[in-house]
Amino acid sequence: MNRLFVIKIGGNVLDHPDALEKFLHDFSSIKEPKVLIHGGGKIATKIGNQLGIESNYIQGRRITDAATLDLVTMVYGGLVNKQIVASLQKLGCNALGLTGADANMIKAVKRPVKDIDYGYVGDIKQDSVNTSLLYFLLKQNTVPVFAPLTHADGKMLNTNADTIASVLSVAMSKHFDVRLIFCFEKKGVLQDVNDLDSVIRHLPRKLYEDLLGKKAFVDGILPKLENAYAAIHAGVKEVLIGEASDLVKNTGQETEGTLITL
Ligand SMILES: Nc1ncnc2c1ncn2[C@@H]1O[C@H](COP(=O)(O)OP(=O)(O)O)[C@@H](O)[C@H]1O
Ligand SMILES: CC(=O)N[C@@H](CCC(=O)OP(=O)(O)O)C(=O)O
Repeated sequence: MNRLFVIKIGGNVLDHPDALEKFLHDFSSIKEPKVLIHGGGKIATKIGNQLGIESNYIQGRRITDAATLDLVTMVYGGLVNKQIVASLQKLGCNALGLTGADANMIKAVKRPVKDIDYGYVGDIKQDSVNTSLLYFLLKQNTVPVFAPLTHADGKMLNTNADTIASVLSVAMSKHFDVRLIFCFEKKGVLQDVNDLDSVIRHLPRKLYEDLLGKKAFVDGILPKLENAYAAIHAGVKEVLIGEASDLVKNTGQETEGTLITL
């Protein structure tokens, strides 16, 4: 099978123009088929503050009321997505900006209320991805760029970008050997979040569960790790969590960052 790179870029990098420019340059230089998923949580929080919309997160997931849904639809589906697409076009990469609603790319259901009401947040089930169209686009050398938005019942839903990256990787594994790379601003998953050099090079599930029990992971790394294990468990060939500036190395043989295994 041919290889596909599914690459997720996080909000801390998106919020730093120089780091973003380097990342997009490196991304556009990848010769093999590729898909980009972007976050933008930091930017939505900043613009929300300017508009008087407060941001609330529980375990790395945003509580999304009606005003917040409008905010994230504008920021993720509009501003961030279109800026990335325009930058990639300048770099000669034929990017196509998408949300889950466009061409019914990713269907979801509104997260049921259990202990916490997350509001307009989407959960994605198996077989909810329009893989045939995605495959066709990749064969045409088009580069899909996904915003972290899905849809259900005529409404947009806010969906964690790490989840979208994981679900797309699983869905495309029937056509490709997928390498899923989560790119963020740290060198990898850290043993101690206050020691930036304490990168865990190899994180098998058992060690992850031990460290989780010791509260080594908080905030945004939690959905990243959960989605990384969901992907590897469901048959994605390779899953890496690493620094955005290491993207070129991480598409080769000798990788940096944290390798996720079962
Ligand atoms: N053990 C850990 N290793 C790495 N990051 C951690 C760890 N524990 C908590 N974090 C936090 O998780 C953040 C990454 O999550 P998030 O900000 O959602 O990433 P993204 O840039 O992909 O949006 C890191 O910036 C860091 O502050
Ligand atoms: C439901 C939920 O949490 N959605 C995320 C989507 C954006 C995202 O995932 O952005 P980063 O990758 O930059 O964190 C949010 O609104 O923050």
